[in-house]
Amino acid sequence: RCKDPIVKDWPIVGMLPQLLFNLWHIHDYVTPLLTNASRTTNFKGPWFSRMNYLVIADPMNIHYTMSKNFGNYIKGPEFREIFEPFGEGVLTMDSEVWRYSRELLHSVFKSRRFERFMEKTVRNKLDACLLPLLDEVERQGVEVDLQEVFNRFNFDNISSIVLGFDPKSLAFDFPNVTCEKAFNEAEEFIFYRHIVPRPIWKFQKWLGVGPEKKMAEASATFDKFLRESIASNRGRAWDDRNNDQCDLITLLMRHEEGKDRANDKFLRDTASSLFIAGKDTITSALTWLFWLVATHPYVEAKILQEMKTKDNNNNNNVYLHGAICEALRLYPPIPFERKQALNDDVLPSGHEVKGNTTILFSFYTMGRDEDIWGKDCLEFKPERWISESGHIIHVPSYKFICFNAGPRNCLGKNFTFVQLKMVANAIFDRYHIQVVEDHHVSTAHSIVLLMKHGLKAHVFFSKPLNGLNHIAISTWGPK
Ligand code: HEM
Repeated sequence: RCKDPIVKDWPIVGMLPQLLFNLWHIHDYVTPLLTNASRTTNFKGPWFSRMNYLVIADPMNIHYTMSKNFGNYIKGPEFREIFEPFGEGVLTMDSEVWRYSRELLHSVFKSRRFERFMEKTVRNKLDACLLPLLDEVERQGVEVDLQEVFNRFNFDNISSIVLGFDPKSLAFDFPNVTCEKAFNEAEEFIFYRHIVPRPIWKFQKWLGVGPEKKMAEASATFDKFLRESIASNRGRAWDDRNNDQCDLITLLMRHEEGKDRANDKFLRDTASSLFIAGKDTITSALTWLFWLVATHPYVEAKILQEMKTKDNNNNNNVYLHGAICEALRLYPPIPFERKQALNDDVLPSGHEVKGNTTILFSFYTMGRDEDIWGKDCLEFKPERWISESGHIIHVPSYKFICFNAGPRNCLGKNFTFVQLKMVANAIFDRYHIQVVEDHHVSTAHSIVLLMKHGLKAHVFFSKPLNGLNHIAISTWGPK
């Protein structure tokens, strides 16, 4: 049993009933409990499960485990087991295999050529699909689920960027695209594996029943899609006429030519990891950003004012940058992260860690901690990120944790900001978004922080910028 439980610790079943009972609002439920328990506490599941977690939301402990004593905190075999349907890529591996993948991807991500290719891909998708779709929504006066729009937009983008193939899932009639559906389903079941005791899902998997059966089918379909795409890339990669082909898999094939590692499994695992890392995360960020801006007219007015005064160079959008950071702080796309301790250790807070303990980091709680962000931490205030001289205020990653900290920080952070700004600039410039009245916003059960009922909205062509003066900045603005 737990020494100082933050919720009732029942005999046999531990704290699991409390967790399941509050699953519908788990992040908001955990946040005050965790901050009251000095931001580091134990969670115990049923006696037969291995659900004995140390839950952390303390910046010093985060800094220590993610950077200073990085070597003692690994992803570990249980994490890999949960994500096994998505292979063994950079997201789940440890030690040399992780280091090799990370360095390789890092070298590709920082190349100007690949950056340009990513930007061009997103730009093309925006112009050719996203904006025409929203135009049609406006013309027909229908309501649209913006989260589903962003979801498909990102699936097509990540597929084009990683595999050089656009599955064209984004269209006005939301077509049924098998690989897109299969990826979403497989990812949904990963959440199930996080909350159901391991012996139970392992048994279901062994029997091939329930969610595990569906997971196996969905991941086989997605794997087939990856195999076929990579096979067609192999043909293209060595054809001199395709020298300007710069999707990630083609670049890796060229880079790794003749090396044992560049086999199909390595390429598939890498591609799979990037779909997980880069698809729903950006969907989540865009959805919460658009909802926050739509429900804070003052912020919308300031974003438009900034767009009017600056040219549309993404680097100049300080206020928009602040709004994006603020959305990521309040709604971190990855609300929880998981690691495992190798050896016994003592955290800066004095908490003891036994070797093999699973650590859960609550990024959601960190974003809503008064000690880090002040008394107004629950308010959406882009101004918080802007200094008196008009520059973005830097907050260290162990406090603004949404992209992770230390040697395993997010490789897609820069690209994320570029993409979010491109989409935000394009949409805010052209439309006014109005969330459907009484639309119920709550979080879905998933490893990425998505909206359970999507983001239902109406889209209107913007009035001329001057027309927005009706939004009285002084009335709506932060105090
Ligand atoms: C809003 C968008 C994003 C957020 C909030 C985000 C956040 C994160 C977080 C928290 C991690 C650590 C995960 C873990 O260790 O379990 C991570 C890792 C990673 N991210 Fe992102 N990410 C975003 C977008 C992207 C994009 C667009 C890409 C690439 C296309 C990407 C590539 C990666 C990779 C490769 C890793 C693994 C790094 C490693 O383990 O060494 N991310 N990201």
